[in-house]
Amino acid sequence: MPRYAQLVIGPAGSGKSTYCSTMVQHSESLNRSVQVVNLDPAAEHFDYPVMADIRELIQVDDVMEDDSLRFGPNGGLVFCMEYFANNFDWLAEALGHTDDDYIFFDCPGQIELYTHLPVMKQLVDQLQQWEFRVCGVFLVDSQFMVESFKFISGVMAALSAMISLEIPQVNIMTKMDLLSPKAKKEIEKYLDPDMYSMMEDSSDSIKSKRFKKLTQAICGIIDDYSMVRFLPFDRTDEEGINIVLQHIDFSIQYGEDLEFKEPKDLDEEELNYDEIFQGKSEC
Ligand SMILES: Nc1nc2c(ncn2[C@@H]2O[C@H](COP(=O)(O)OP(=O)(O)OP(=O)(O)O)[C@@H](O)[C@H]2O)c(=O)[nH]1
Ligand SMILES: [Mg+2]
Repeated sequence: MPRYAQLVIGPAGSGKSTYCSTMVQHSESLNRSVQVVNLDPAAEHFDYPVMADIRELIQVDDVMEDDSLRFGPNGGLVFCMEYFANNFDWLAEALGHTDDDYIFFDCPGQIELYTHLPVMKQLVDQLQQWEFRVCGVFLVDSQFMVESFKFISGVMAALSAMISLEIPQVNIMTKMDLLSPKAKKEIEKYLDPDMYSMMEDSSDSIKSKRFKKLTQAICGIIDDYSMVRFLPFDRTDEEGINIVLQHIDFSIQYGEDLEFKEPKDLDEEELNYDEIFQGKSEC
């Protein structure tokens, strides 16, 4: 039986840990069992229960304090993640093996982990060997996306994660609740973008001909291959959260192999059918 994983990735502060805790609460309300693994060795605060925490293996502070290594926070994090990649046994032990596991991996925010360092790809390969179906969930902060050029760079970041990880990826714009009504209206065109018209709108502000040509070429590639679209995520909107979850479930075919399970509190012996039917006929 397959196991299921969401690799929650994206730039620093984009809302990855908040997304995980929102999803845990939402899954509880759906009576679904999910677990979270913290993979951020520099994490200081998150409010979900963890099934495993990378800080038990290695912590950024310890690496930075080590006189023989002398790393700063970013180099320290890269060192921690490489150490992690050399010690997947720790993760295997922490995860155990249960069929139908559904696990969220709350990842660090350093973007280089998803663009050119091999660590996350190694993790994906390892999870797949352990029979996980993995979906990348790439989060970007909607407040940084309401302008064409910022949007294009957000799209490029999402694309490079998609290309380097080689797994299905769902892109999400977080913190929708913080947008003003005007920005909310504006953002609709960024969720399923028409890159050509977006380029038209903003090309007047580009002075250099070459830069204009380059931007047009990039927008053309993104549009021609319909490669990137975004789902809105408002942590206060249950319906929207459900839509996001459905998209991700679909991409990893969650539920396809699940056996039918009786609802938990339906105990047939305790049900008195006569009483139920009598009650109905009396109505
Ligand atoms: N209003 C609002 N705030 C949010 C939302 N998501 C995250 N935040 C806030 O944004 C800040 C960063 O959120 P985190 O969930 O820690 O982001 P992260 O991506 O895990 O950050 P790093 O692990 O440091 O990369 C916190 O102050 C959150 O409370 C959201 O949907 N709405
Ligand atoms: Mg976090």
